Amino acid sequence: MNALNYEMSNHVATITLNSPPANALSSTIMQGLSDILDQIEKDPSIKAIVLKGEGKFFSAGADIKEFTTLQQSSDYQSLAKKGQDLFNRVENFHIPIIASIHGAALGGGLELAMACHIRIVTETAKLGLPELTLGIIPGFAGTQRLPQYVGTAKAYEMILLGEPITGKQAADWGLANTATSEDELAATTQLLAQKITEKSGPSIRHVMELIPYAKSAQFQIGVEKEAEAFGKIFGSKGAKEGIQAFIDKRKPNLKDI
Ligand SMILES: C/C=C/C(=O)SCCNC(=O)CCNC(=O)[C@H](O)C(C)(C)COP(=O)(O)OP(=O)(O)OC[C@H]1O[C@@H](n2cnc3c(N)ncnc32)[C@H](O)[C@@H]1OP(=O)(O)O
Repeated sequence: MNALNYEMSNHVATITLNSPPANALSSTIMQGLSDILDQIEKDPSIKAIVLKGEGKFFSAGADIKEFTTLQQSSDYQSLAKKGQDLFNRVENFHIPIIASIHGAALGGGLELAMACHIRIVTETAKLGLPELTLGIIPGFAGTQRLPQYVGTAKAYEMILLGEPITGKQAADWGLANTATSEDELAATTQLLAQKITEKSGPSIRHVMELIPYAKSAQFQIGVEKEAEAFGKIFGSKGAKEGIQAFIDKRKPNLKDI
């Protein structure tokens, strides 16, 4: 079984995260995504990309079980840096990428979706950055991208509480473009992608090159500091407790840490 599938039809490339149940963003999936972007770059006929998840969820985030195979602060910092670089590539890609989200987009899953250009969600999907519940912090640029969509007040609340919001709330708050019923997600996403393909390739490419300039100049400084902090936090008691609690399927005890 491939951890990612890729198909092409009517100028639309569809990439499917195919590692159920969680579609956790393991190093294999991250490398696979990068390889597919390499392939798409060579195909000038593609005008829109749809990114979706197989099974119950879009993606439940970085692979928490893989975290336990790393040892040092520098390993975690470089994991964050690699993820940030890949998601920067997604955000700066010359072809629009639409994330089609059902079930859950949590942690790195939401960070990936936020790097995409458009998000279509189901009304009941759970979107959130639960890293503080694991005793860690977001590390794939979530601290920098979330405030751009929802504003700082709601970003503080979502990150500090680690509680997900629904797809409906996400659309109301500007984190998602549209919320649909479960049944309508695929058709709504396809229609949007198809409408984009009716525009000319050069005009699409110019827009994709120009909109990223609207981002604040502080963004890159923020992501570098985030990777550094992500590396440091893994040495803490809280990270040990939070990650072990996830693996043991129990509530973490972070109160006195
Ligand atoms: C820099 C980036 C950092 C990060 O992204 S850190 C990760 C942030 N994400 C999370 O903390 C989400 C963790 N997962 C969950 O909260 C829940 O899961 C869900 C809400 C997604 C689903 O809950 P339910 O329907 O009750 O299923 P289930 O039994 O918890 O999960 C099914 C299997 O999927 C594995 N799994 C879920 N998320 C991850 C993950 N992020 N990394 C690795 N495995 C994951 C579980 O352990 C379990 O596995 P088994 O069937 O072997 O018990």
